[in-house]
Amino acid sequence: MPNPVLEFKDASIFQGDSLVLSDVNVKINKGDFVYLIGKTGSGKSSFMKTLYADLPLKSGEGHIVDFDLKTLKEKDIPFLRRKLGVVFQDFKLLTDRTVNDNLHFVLKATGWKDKAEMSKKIESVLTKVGMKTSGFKFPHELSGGEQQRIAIARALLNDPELILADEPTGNLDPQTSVEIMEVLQEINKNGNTILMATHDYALLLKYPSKTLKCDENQVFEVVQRKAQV
Ligand SMILES: Nc1ncnc2c1ncn2[C@@H]1O[C@H](COP(=O)(O)OP(=O)(O)OP(=O)(O)O)[C@@H](O)[C@H]1O
Repeated sequence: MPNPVLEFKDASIFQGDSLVLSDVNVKINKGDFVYLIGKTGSGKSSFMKTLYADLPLKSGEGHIVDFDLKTLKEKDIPFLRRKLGVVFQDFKLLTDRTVNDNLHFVLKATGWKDKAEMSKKIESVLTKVGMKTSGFKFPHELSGGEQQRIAIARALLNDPELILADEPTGNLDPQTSVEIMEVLQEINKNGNTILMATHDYALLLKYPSKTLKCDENQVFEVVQRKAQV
């Protein structure tokens, strides 16, 4: 039986009072890798923000990792976000501390106490993104691609049920984008569910997967044509 980690029914997404997307009917099952595409301003980020409760769901139904977005209370938001791993275009690492301290900070903020367990977890997520030896570096000592690997490692810390990646390759050159995509593919192969907003059609062609498109205030699934040989 498919196991939905995200399900929207007849939902509308708003920015303040302005309607961005309507009649949103979307389902993502455990283990899926799903792209979210669409022109600038078509609503991808607004949709993502609704998923991690940065925007409220005012109309329709939305369930994500066992939380009901319609009835979600302010106090529940940190618990929802603990079950999500969010990766942004601009990495959002804390620049005043090392990679290890960035990761430690998140573990501490999410209730981890045992020092040995924390170190083990940090080593494990850094290994998953190929950055095992970079724990003592500061973000400014890393390339953009390396910083994004650390941001992905940070997203993995609490074993999220869904990873939301909003333009994760948006600041990276094509070769580095492919390397980041390989990391995301590997994580997906190991069972993580990923929703990735992107403008990068080259990645879609190279790594075809279920694709949702935002256009004219709607979200719909697009069928990808096979790449021409
Ligand atoms: N903070 C905000 N307040 C009001 N309106 C906003 C806000 N952020 C975005 N919007 C509007 O919501 C609509 C959707 O924007 P959104 O950022 O979701 O699009 P997007 O597809 O993610 O675009 P991009 O690819 O440029 O990030 C646009 O019309 C935009 O002007």
